Amino acid sequence: MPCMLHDPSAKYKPYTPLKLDNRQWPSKTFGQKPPIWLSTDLRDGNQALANPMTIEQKTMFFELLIECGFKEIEIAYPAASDTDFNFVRGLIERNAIPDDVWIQVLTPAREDLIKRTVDSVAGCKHAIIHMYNAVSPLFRSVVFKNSKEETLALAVEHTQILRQLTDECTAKYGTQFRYEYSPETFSQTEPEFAVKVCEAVKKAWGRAGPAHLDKIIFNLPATVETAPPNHFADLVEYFHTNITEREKVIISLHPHNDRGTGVAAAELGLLAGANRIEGCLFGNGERTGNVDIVNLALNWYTQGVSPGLDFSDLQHVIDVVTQCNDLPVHPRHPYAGELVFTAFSGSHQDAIKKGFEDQALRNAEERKKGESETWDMPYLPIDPADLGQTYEAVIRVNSQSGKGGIAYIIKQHLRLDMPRKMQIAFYQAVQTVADREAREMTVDDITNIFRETYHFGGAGYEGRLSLRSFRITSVPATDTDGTSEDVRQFDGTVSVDGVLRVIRGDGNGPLSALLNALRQHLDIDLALREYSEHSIDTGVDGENSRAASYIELVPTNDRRSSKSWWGVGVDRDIAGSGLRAVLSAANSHIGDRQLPELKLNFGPGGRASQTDVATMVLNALGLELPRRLQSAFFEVVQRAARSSADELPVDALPELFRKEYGYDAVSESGPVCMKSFTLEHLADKRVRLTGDFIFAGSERKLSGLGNGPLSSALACLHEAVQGSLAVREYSEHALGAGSEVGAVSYVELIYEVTIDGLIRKATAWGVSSDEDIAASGLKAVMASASRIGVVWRD
Ligand SMILES: CC(=O)SCCNC(=O)CCNC(=O)[C@H](O)C(C)(C)COP(=O)(O)OP(=O)(O)OC[C@H]1O[C@@H](n2cnc3c(N)ncnc32)[C@H](O)[C@@H]1OP(=O)(O)O
Ligand SMILES: CC(C)C(=O)C(=O)O
Repeated sequence: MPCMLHDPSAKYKPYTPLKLDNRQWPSKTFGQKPPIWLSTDLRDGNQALANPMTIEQKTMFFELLIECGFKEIEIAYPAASDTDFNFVRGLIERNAIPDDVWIQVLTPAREDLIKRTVDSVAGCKHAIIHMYNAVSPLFRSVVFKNSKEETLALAVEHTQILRQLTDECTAKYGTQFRYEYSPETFSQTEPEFAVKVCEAVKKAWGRAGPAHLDKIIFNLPATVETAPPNHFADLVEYFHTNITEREKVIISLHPHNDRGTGVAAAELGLLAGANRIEGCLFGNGERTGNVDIVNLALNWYTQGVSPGLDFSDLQHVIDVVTQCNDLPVHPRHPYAGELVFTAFSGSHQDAIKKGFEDQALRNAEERKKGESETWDMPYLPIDPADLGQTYEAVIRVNSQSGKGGIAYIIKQHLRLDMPRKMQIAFYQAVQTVADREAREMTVDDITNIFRETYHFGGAGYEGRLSLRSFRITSVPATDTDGTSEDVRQFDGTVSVDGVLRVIRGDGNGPLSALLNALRQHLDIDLALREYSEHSIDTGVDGENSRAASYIELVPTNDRRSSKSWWGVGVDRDIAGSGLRAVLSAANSHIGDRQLPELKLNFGPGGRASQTDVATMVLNALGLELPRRLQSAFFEVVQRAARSSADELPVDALPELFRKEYGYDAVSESGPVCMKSFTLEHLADKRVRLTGDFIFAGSERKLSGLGNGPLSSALACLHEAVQGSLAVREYSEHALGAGSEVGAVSYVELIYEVTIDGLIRKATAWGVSSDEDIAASGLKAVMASASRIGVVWRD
């Protein structure tokens, strides 16, 4: 069985280092000018494919190279196949080569092939003919069986042939030619011999001049990369310093990547004096490939130097190249791989998240000072956005990931900036799933886990408890020491396991009032340990801004508990977001534990409370009673229960309510009724109500003025009633949904009348609903006035 040798020295010989006196390249630095780029994708890349490109694919690739900004493109080995020849002809005949682009074609040093190659470009505006012959000892002895002299003579002879053919072509078609000569296998050739061959070629060409377009291009290939890049740099520096008339020469490099150091060899070679690089996009090419031009160009870019190539839409480049080459780009490929802007590991994610946050602040400062925004980011040498990548791809999550990356994803996708301790808690939730499923967590996975964990993000994620409506009121309270401080009262409707319940509680603030309500009504005994909030701006000038709140709850009697529950809430209203966050955390706390049910028992030890009664009215009639009306109706219910052995069937409540407050009663059933009305809004902002009333059975048409519909209705009533009526409390809410929506109004009137010298005072509630909100308010006034015991004028 073949295996690696214990001592490979017997089989493999190391490269022979070059004795280079006064070596310069190690202390050189890159300038501000990138090299000349030559793409050889359509030649060296193409010849290395199992299925060479079709003309359509070559055309598509050519167009891409033009889009990217290449000005020199080796498009074919025209003598090799009709496809290549016809491709070249096609571009020329379709006039598809931009004027500032030089096409290059390759030919071996063989007369018949040179001829066909020159024929292929006839009529083109300008072309570089690239000729090669291998010059290294191995090739001289094994492949060509040529001496050094014969090798040199081959190059010279064929250069002369080329010179003659190109001169003829120029004379006939006006095509302008440049010449590139490659001493193939340069990096394995004796350096002085490579220089000698090139000197002879330069002389044979006889046209090299210092003007850019007259320069002869000597392309130094590492046809096979067999030594470290510093050795290649030595060879290049040797060539650079020993070739004569250096000003008439462009030194081009053509590294392959057999040792995986093609990019390094190219970069060190540039330091050593080269001017031009030949390579392929994403390093396609023979065996391990040609040097990757995308990699090299973006290396220049990250040094703050424009490479003169545009990879702003790198994904498009990848798509075209992979489609033409039928080879994938490795996921870890520099700059281009699908994983290179991705951090899976926790400490990387954490650093990147902090980096983005810090950079946002730094960039804002820089903008303020009119400076350009700088990039300085842990683990990311280039801004993915510059290559058309989005930041979303930056962090991905698996079981190696940490809280930072996960928090970053939540921030990017849900705009929620979790406090640090919550990040840790959520990280554990994601870890559990990632470990269990042993796979990468997608952005959707993570945001879904967040929604499920915190019952956040709409009906699909609602927990057992969810806030429907609430009111926070401030009530003055006097302490035992006589000091007085306002107490906050929470009065809200919460859906509990799908059934609406009214809950109430008091506290120092809205959150503690809700916690108190949860304790009293649902046996959920939790206290607040941590709270934070931030705004989420979604519109211009913050017009759509919402508040996000984060809450940590612990058992009330164990504030230092190691077990806690986090919750998140978002609402336009800051109190609302906090209350939602409390319920979010409470949902996690209760799990599937059973919650106390509503009871309607009023006897000693009975549990039914005012809010239980309000809940039943809410569920039966959809009415969210104001707190004082809850209290009033509770007394009514207790009275009714007392007369039936302290028990009242739940079904009896709606009827009791209707009767008590005239709710849904036929409009002309009370002593005070209004059959019809019109409202006029006057220029002085006052309102005139004109109505057909029925007072104690007799009809009257009356008109009254007021600041609004209710006060103008009272003005009408005062025409018929002794004493004075005033509104003590009014509230309303929508009833129903969609096109069926109407309004329900609650009115409490206060009535004062003097009879026989005695002042009599009374209050009464009236409740009414109507499709029209003004009508519902007026009907509630009539319902209240019907029950208050008015004394009619004579
Ligand atoms: C490092 C590089 O990438 S170099 C570019 C390599 N690219 C390619 O080869 C792709 C295109 N090549 C081809 O399609 C073919 O090789 C062709 C059309 C150019 C030539 O095909 P063929 O004439 O069948 O020759 P083939 O490629 O099989 O073998 C090369 C022959 O040419 C000979 N040869 C190579 N260079 C020369 C030369 N400059 N002068 C004379 N003979 C030469 C070789 O010694 C060999 O001869 P042999 O058959 O007597 O041993
Ligand atoms: C023709 C030459 C430049 C070549 O492709 C090589 O040496 O790799």
